[in-house]
Amino acid sequence: MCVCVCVCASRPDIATTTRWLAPIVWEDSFDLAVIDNIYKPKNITVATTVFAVGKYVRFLKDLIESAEQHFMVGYRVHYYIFTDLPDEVPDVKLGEGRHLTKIKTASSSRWQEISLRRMEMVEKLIEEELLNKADYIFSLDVDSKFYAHWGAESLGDLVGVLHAWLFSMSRHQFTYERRPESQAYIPIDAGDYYYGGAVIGGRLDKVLRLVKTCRMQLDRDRANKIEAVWQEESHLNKYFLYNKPTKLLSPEYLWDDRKERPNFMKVVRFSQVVKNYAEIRPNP
Ligand SMILES: CC(=O)N[C@H]1[C@@H](OP(=O)(O)OP(=O)(O)OC[C@H]2O[C@@H](n3ccc(=O)[nH]c3=O)[C@H](O)[C@@H]2O)O[C@H](CO)[C@H](O)[C@@H]1O
Ligand SMILES: [Mn+2]
Repeated sequence: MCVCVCVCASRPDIATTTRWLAPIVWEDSFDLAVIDNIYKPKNITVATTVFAVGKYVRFLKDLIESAEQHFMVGYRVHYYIFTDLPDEVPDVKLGEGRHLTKIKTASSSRWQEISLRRMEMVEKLIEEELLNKADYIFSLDVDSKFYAHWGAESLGDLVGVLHAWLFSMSRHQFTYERRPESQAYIPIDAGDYYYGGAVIGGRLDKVLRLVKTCRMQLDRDRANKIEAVWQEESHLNKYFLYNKPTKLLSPEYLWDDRKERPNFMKVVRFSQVVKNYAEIRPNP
């Protein structure tokens, strides 16, 4: 079988399209002025969910302050902060058209549980709150920071991000769930990319279908007493295998501060900050 990748004239060094012709967004692969001319007149609202449970509240200040500088600037943004410590959510001055709502949420003694429960919480938020209030949604990890522009070029029906650490690897090295007993199971010879769980985006109806499906699969795994190797990220990868994202964000949109930047990375827009796992998580 021939696997061809398409390159773009201004970025001959990397693939800018998937085999199903979804764009992969890299610096210099898009014309922001043209894209803004499409989205600006629509007066869209981008809901942005962030979970900050337990000690992870400490990441909120840098995340929101940097988002105000770089994330969807010029668009209406509504942050939904899920936390067990609403009083510790910092008071960040927001730009015009930007709002923040705190949502009290339960804590857990397991970080895995906090991370994977995001699927059902986002499902509930979309169904009960957002359907007539927002057009697009992004779910973001809180232990992160924006360093450069992230704008309307990231919008699409269903948006995934390529994982920084697994980006250059081949599919048999991907850390997909490999046990057939789990609903997140992906056979060794299947898979397109490894997507990071830290960024999920798209139109509300498309993301609702994603989070609902993943939540149901997580429920089934729980009933069968199995937890996928990377929790909801494993289920997300399974979902994207059979429901291809319509737009992929390059690792510019989910880098890692610990990782050296190769030449093809002209910009880091959003990155995981360095954290002391043992100190910050409720369990190993
Ligand atoms: C870069 C990336 O793709 N990261 C994913 C990765 O590990 P990570 O090491 O990035 O996971 P993590 O510790 O950042 O947890 C994910 C998120 O859950 C929330 N949280 C977690 C623990 C806690 O005590 N309090 C709290 O609020 C918080 O929003 C955090 O950003 O695998 C996880 C699997 O479960 C998630 O899919 C993460 O998105
Ligand atoms: Mn993280």
